[in-house]
Amino acid sequence: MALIASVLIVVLALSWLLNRLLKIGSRELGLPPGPPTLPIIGNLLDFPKTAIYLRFTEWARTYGEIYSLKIGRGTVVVISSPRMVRELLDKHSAVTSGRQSLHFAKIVQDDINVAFLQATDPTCKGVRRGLQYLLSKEACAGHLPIQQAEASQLMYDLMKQPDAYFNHMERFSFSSMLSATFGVRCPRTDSKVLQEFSQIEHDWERLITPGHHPPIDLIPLLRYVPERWAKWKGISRDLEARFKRLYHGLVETCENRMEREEHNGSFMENILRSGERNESSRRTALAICFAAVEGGSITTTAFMRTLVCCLATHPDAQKRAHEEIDRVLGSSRMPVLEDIEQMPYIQAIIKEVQRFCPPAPFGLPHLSTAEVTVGEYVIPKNSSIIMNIYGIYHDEEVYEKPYMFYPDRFLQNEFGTIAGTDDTGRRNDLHFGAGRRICPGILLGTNATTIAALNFIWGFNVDVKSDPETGNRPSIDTNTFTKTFVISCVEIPADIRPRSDLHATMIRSQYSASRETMKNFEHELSPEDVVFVNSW
Ligand code: HEM
Repeated sequence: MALIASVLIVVLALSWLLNRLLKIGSRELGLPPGPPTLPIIGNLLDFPKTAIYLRFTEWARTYGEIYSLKIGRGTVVVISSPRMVRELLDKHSAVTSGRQSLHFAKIVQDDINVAFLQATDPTCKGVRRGLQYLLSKEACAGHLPIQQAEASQLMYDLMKQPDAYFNHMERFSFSSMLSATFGVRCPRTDSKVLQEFSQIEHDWERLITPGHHPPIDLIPLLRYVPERWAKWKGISRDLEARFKRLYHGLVETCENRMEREEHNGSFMENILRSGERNESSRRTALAICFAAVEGGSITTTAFMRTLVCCLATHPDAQKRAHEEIDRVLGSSRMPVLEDIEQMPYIQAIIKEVQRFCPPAPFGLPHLSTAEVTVGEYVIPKNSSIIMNIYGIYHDEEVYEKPYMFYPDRFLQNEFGTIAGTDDTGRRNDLHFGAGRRICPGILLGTNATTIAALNFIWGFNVDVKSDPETGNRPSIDTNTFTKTFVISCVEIPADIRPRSDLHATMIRSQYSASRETMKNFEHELSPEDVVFVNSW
């Protein structure tokens, strides 16, 4: 009898356990609907390795403006309408502004990457405060001369090496941000500092892309796997060393410059001068400058790369933009930032580029730090909340032919939407995110993209280059994007030429005139960079 009872207890206990286990991965009551789940793993196998925003957008068509996904016990909520963004990320921002912490960010970046820190973390608070100062209206006005000077080099570079436009866009954005933060320019696409930055960014993205390495944040025990079976440990240590060499090297550069009394007003100098010079303030200063360089460079680069592709493939839009810019400027001067106010069509082009290919297509995931109720749904604490920016901007019920590059939509209506659309919560800057974690670089980023776009449109004709052997013009699918976190149109065979001899002459003389501004940020150039700036 006792034996039967024991067996019964074991069987009951096992079936209870099995039942609990099989429930892992399934959707809890109260969650928004979503694609069917498998026991234990939930929707894990439904996630593609690249272009995940396309899958998010497909699911939005089936499950609507809010849906949920399960990964083991974890919950991911995806929102795909401005109304939901306002409801969940803006109105409930007190409890939807967390971030998922990331093991590799702790190891490689010494936990200074604000994008993976909780809103309550002291480093995060210090960084966001510091960024407010670095990116305030007054501070951005102070960054304008170097942005304008870098844009004039961009024009000059494109004139001399049009085929390397992808690299020149990157140099422009990176050098503008590096000058504003660390007071160091990057004059060549081959400059060591840019090469190191790009390689680190590339390897970092590989390291944190799901599927490349075991999910250490989901299964913390993996941290104790011996090194011989854990290739990722060596990779992250190497990346950590390179990260430190680059960024600590830049801080030292500033300190040495200050000692030589060759200040150039960079943000790092200001912090080092005003604050206590201890390890903690040095760390926060580094975190602020790192956030600006990382957050500001890749996104602006992506915007410009997309602009080139869209203009090359839409000659009518380009022609209208040229007509508008000529009407406003005449032929005697190059554009400055303020000119954009008088150019509604170019404003529409800029908005359409951001809509057509938003650089951060699903932003940075937020984390709920308490249970939140939205309408009939209950979102548990510790859920990831993803703002499906790409999906919002490609909603077929809201935008006519959303996969088409069509700037006119923004002339017909402020938001580019179909007449009669409910535009509650809609903003033209949704591609900068929402809530308390909204991008702090909106103004600086907008200035950079506007200056570069205005100059490019003013100065150049861009077309798709014909095949030199067949003479045929290849057909380009503008909707083919890079397979990276921050996306842009892929590199195309672009034929970029100054619009006239007069434009070429003005580009040359503007570059020469800008050299004075650039020199302030060239105290520490490498011998190769010095040769370059003297001979370019
Ligand atoms: C076209 C330009 C840019 C785009 C499209 C863009 C987009 C975004 C997006 C979507 C987010 C996530 C927001 C959220 O979680 O809701 C973000 C965060 C961030 N961006 Fe930008 N950004 C741009 C330029 C810049 C610039 C110029 C800077 C700095 C100088 C910058 C610094 C940051 C930082 C530090 C964060 C993380 C904020 C946090 O986690 O608290 N970004 N950006």
